Amino acid sequence: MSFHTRSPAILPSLLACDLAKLADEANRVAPTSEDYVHLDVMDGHFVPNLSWGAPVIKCLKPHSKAFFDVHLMVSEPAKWVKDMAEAGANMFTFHIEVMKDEQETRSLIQAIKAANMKCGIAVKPKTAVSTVFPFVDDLDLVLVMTVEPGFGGQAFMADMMPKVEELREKFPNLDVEVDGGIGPNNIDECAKAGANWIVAGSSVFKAKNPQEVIVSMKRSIEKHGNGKADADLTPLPA
Ligand SMILES: O=C(CO)[C@@H](O)[C@H](O)COP(=O)(O)O
Ligand SMILES: [Fe+2]
Repeated sequence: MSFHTRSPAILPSLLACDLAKLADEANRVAPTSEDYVHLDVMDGHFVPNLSWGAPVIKCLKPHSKAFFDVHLMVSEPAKWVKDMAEAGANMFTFHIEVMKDEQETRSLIQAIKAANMKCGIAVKPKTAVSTVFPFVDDLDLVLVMTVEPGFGGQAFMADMMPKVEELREKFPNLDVEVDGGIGPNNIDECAKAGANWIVAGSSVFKAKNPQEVIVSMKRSIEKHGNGKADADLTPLPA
């Protein structure tokens, strides 16, 4: 059984940052141990793009206090459990589409937990969210993709919101993450549907003031009852 926090989190996706300054960029948007970064691992096979793997995450880890939310868009996630744990991943999220059966999924969840990482499962836009229902009791998070995985900077798919609503209705305390094309203009839609972990790449890194975008997006999550009562809202910076 996993403990679901339903706490509000904005997760800047480092795919959208200046990669030549990875550590500085991570600290610019996620300076404290209360903050999060989202790290997209792509293998050029499950998705038509390459990014980075455990060696880059391992190099970044000593320079960052943030929680490392690692999204594995790879065909063989089981291969990378040990390396990711050693690199310092805090959450290991794999795609349900690459699992051959329920048994394989259950043993991967077990391996991730045995390696002391939290475990999430992601679903692509064309995958029904019901595919993850049998595993939710053992998961820390479900990730609903709001773009086809593979690239940052794509347009948000609003038609994924019914999946978020379905998850939130069935699992009131589950941490539900959304990822792809999200920014201040559409976060309310995600939060209203019930998402409490929001990945944001381009909208954060292209902003003049990324911290302001993060704080205002966090307020949207809280405003819709995901995490804290209205009275506990974090004040916006002056
Ligand atoms: O997993 C992915 C893309 O496959 C994402 O994490 C994106 O990197 C988010 O970036 P934006 O869509 O917010 O620019
Ligand atoms: Fe991602």
